[in-house]
Amino acid sequence: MAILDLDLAPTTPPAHACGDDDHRLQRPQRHGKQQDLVGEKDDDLNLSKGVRHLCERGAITRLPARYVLPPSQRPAPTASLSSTACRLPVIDLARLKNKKSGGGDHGDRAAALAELDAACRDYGFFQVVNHGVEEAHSVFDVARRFFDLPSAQRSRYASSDIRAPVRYGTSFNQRNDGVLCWRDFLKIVVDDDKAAASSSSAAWPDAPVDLREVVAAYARATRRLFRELMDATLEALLGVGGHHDKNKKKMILEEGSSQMLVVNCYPACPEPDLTLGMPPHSDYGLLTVLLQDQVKGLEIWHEGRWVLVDPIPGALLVNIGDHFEIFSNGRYKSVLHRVRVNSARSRISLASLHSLPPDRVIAPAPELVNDMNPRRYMDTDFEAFLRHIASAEGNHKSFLHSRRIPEPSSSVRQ
Ligand SMILES: O=C(O)CCC(=O)C(=O)O
Ligand SMILES: [Fe+2]
Repeated sequence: MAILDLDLAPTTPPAHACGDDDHRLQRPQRHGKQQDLVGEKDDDLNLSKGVRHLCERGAITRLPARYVLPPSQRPAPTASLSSTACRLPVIDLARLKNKKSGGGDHGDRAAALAELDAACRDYGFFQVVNHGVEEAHSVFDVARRFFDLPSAQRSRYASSDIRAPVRYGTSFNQRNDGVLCWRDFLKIVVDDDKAAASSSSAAWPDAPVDLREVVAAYARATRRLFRELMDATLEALLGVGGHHDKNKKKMILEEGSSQMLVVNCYPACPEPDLTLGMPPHSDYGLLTVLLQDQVKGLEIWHEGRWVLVDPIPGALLVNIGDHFEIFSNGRYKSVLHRVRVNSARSRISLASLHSLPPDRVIAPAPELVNDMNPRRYMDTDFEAFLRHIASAEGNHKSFLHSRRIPEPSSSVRQ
């Protein structure tokens, strides 16, 4: 089976974006000439070992040049943040689970599905509560302990192979990034069988000693949540019976799925207004489940501006990925998001990206395509995405953009 990597080509921070996909176009360019690190040479070897390594070598008081974004791509100054914080729609899974027909309970599920539909359409992001993922606390703890390991131990998992089942790295798309991001990561591919088994892959890090067990348990729990959410979103999108049942079988039951866990670490940064932890991007798959702490940093592109997400304690964040936007023929939005860093605290997040197996073709659902609402995307699969990121250097087009079918001017928008 092909191994997945969900790195995405970075795209333009959209100071001048306006609702279509043109704001996904450009990767950050190197800004200015290389300068010296404080007291040492700006040597690519050290930078390639990651941000934590850099910070551990001694206090950094200025941002090294390789991390400095051009002014047009920088986040708004931290001082203005409080005014842009946003509470995303909250979906209570307890309400969705209640399928009793008749009476108030049934109405509750219908109302919750309507809220879910609106969130997927209008935000592309929502928070879920009563999700039942009790493993969230322990996986967060083990992730923190992994990043606390000495650099040499973390680097054992460094790889330039984007298909490696386990990969430790830095920045976003390190091979292509002109400007580096203030982020280190550990990516773990979870295949169906391993997630279902009680012990996980021997390739996963063996330190901290409980990492494999804890990550496998979390992977199983998020996979369950993914299926539950797909069931609900497909029902919200297509209604019950006929189409919903057929697509549910196809999308989440019969043909397996793919899952990638990405643990992101964003150390405290000396000049946070000059850089980003992650550049604007959309996620590749169907749904992403994001676990984050109370340190704010995630921003989403909403109604023509960047808004900072205000995390609810204990909630998980969910967002629509490119595959789902394509399947829904554009009704559900795979929304640009980025991560800003701060000078006071380091931040950890854990993204679980879910989709279909890599060779499965995704296309707009036929029942969502008609004369009034023509097909908006070409068929795609994961291999097409990998080919795209391998060749994207220099052409500045996002993957989703590349799958778009140009709209005839007379067509009706949703
Ligand atoms: O760290 C975050 O809040 C977001 C991470 C993210 O967007 C990703 O891993 O794709
Ligand atoms: Fe993301």
